[in-house]
Amino acid sequence: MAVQINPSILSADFARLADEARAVKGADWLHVDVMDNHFVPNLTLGVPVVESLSRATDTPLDCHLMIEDPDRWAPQYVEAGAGSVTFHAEAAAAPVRLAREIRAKGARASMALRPATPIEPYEDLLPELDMLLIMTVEPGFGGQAFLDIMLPKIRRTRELIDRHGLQLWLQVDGGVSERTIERCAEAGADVFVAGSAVYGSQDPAAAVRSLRAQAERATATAARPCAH
Ligand SMILES: O=C(CO)[C@H](O)[C@H](O)COP(=O)(O)O
Repeated sequence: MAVQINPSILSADFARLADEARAVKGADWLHVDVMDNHFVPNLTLGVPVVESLSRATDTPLDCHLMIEDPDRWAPQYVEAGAGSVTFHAEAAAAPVRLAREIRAKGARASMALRPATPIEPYEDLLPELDMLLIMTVEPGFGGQAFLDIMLPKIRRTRELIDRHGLQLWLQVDGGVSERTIERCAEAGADVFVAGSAVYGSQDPAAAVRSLRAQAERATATAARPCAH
């Protein structure tokens, strides 16, 4: 699978969201962090903002729901225009039913794991998903340091995906930057969320291009038996 770079609007200027969304020309998806101050200790935005953003940009929206009760809310984000909806494994009451509902409504279904949540209990669910998100920081805030201890989990997840012959994308989110993206790509990630590394840059579109080039180089040189 080709490398994808998804800028996270958590690090954007929320008073200029439409402009900030358009500033990342060349990005594959716009990563939209939805936080409810319950699942994580921070509060960002909800369905009406996603609806407006989907009209303001041609870049598809990758909505990451860091919220309680995603079983109730996730379908509304599809209706608001999200092309991909990620719910947390720790928050979903019925992840299989929810993934099927997201897909039935026409979006890609994705599940996220907090750093302390192992992948192994979810192995049998992987065919129900279009993407698996491995958090590489504790969710809630941008600008945190990348957790190197997540690299073995990324590798194990890539092995599971390849062993089962699945097409699902493997996303990493948190502390992804020019200093860390190569290690993530070598470990087997193919979708990279970057907030401060993109929006903290003078030229966000150039930052996207540079991150993509680094990830592509690392993916090409990684010695994985199963190319994806
Ligand atoms: O989900 C998130 C935090 O919970 C953000 O997407 C993530 O942290 C991006 O910001 P940065 O690249 O600055 O770490």
